[in-house]
Amino acid sequence: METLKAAIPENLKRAIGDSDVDDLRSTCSSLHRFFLHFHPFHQMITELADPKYALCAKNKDAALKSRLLGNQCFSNADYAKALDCYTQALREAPLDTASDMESNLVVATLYINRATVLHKMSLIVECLRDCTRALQICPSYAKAWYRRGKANASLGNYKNAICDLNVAKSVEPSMGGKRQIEGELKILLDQCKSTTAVEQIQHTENNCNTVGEMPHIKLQRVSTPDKGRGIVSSCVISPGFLVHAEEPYAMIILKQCRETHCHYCLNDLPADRVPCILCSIPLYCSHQCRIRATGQMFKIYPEYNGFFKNLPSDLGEYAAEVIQCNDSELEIGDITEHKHECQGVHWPMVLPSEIVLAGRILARFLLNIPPEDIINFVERLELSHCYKQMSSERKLDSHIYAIVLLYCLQHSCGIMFSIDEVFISQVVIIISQIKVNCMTVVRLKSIDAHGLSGRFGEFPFQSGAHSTSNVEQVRVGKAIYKAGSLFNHSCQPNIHAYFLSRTLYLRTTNVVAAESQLELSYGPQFVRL
Ligand SMILES: C[S@@+](CC[C@H](N)C(=O)[O-])C[C@H]1O[C@@H](n2cnc3c(N)ncnc32)[C@H](O)[C@@H]1O
Repeated sequence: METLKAAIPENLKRAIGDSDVDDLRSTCSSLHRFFLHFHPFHQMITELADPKYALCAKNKDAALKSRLLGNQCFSNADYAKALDCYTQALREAPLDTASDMESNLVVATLYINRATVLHKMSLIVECLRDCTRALQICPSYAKAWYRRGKANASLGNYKNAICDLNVAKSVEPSMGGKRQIEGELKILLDQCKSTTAVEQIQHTENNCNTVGEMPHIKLQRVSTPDKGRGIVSSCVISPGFLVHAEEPYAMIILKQCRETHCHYCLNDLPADRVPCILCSIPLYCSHQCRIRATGQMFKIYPEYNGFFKNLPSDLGEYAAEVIQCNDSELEIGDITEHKHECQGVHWPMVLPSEIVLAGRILARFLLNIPPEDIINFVERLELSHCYKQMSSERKLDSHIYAIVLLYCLQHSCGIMFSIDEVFISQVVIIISQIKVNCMTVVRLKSIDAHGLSGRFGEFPFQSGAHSTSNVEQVRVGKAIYKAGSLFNHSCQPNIHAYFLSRTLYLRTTNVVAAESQLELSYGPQFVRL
């Protein structure tokens, strides 16, 4: 990026640095023309966005190497390291959703390798989930049914464990293997008899869409002479009242949280984190979050039916239920935030977070409105911006990034659009809108009296359990909330912002008189206990 900047003629840099919104078409056009004739620009776009140079693509050899390392760590009983290696291998291993079971066996095996480590680490629920993931890829995988049976037995789900082992016995090819499973089955049947109530542990994936009580009051948008638009309440509101809840228009995880938090819901990643199907960058806490971020669904292969038919009818029904993905029932909406960044191209890793966030806003437009409406997208966003007040340096950066981002998106998002001065100037405005309206998503981490860090994302107003805890705020993401960005700042705020997963909540901290503005502090939010 510095090479591009250094090569821009001084008079053009000055024109951009001195520009106002009305000059944008002219300055964007001049810079675009300059880049079109500047070879290093094209070279940079190729390196950032051409799948041929993708550094974050799937790589079977790398996956096999990571698996080998995982196997060595497992043999040395270094389970924590083995867990990391298998997760890395899962990130790297290609999974062909349009292919047959055999070609995806590597991924299924990796899930079972990891499930075995998770069992050793007593993370049984996580182990069970990995077994199910392996079976969704490869339903006739005897070892996966066997491992699932062992996990269910450890959880006391004897009925399910017996069914798992019976399926394992049916699909196990070797006589020795069948005999071993029969031995295990005998022990389990005895245990089952001595258990009066068999608890069915449901398959639980994290639900990232927790929406609390919804506001019942009427908020109104107003225009003020000193602060621009703002929000007032039409009635008196008491303290602690939830006045607003909103999902982000676009959101991105912060770079420092990429390995620790789910790239979609921002909750802590569990030990059985799931990777993106098409690239090696994001990690998700569940299949559901992956689907919401990428739109990538699992396909039930036609040959599954043959597999079920060969099982006794009750076992066939059980197996079908286990591997059934309810993915198609998920509401994906139009927010597949990662889809256009996928396939291993590395511009989403390299460009600054707010530029990748601008790309997510743009992709949402590009994928959902007819191309002729694209020139109006800044008006549709209805966000204020600060282009005029930006420093000359930032104006220049936003011009360069707007052009680079559009060329990267043209390679990645699969939609044809022409890049001209109108489009570029709108992206410059979006970058400046992000600067004014972007919220840092924080999670609350409670540290109890013994100094143990514990639960994230719980709002102390709702739970007396934290009254003796210290609360630390951890920054995890950046997001644009369209309605949320209409609330102005005050040094004496009457509302407080907090986040549960991706959702923004605004709650009153004082009594708010009718017709008064609802305002929050834009600085760090400190929660009063
Ligand atoms: C997130 S927006 C808030 C909504 C904004 N007023 C609008 O019209 O869209 C932030 C911008 O609002 C204005 N603003 C917010 N609080 C303010 C305050 N206390 N004093 C002056 N301007 C304020 C500033 O222009 C700031 O850049």
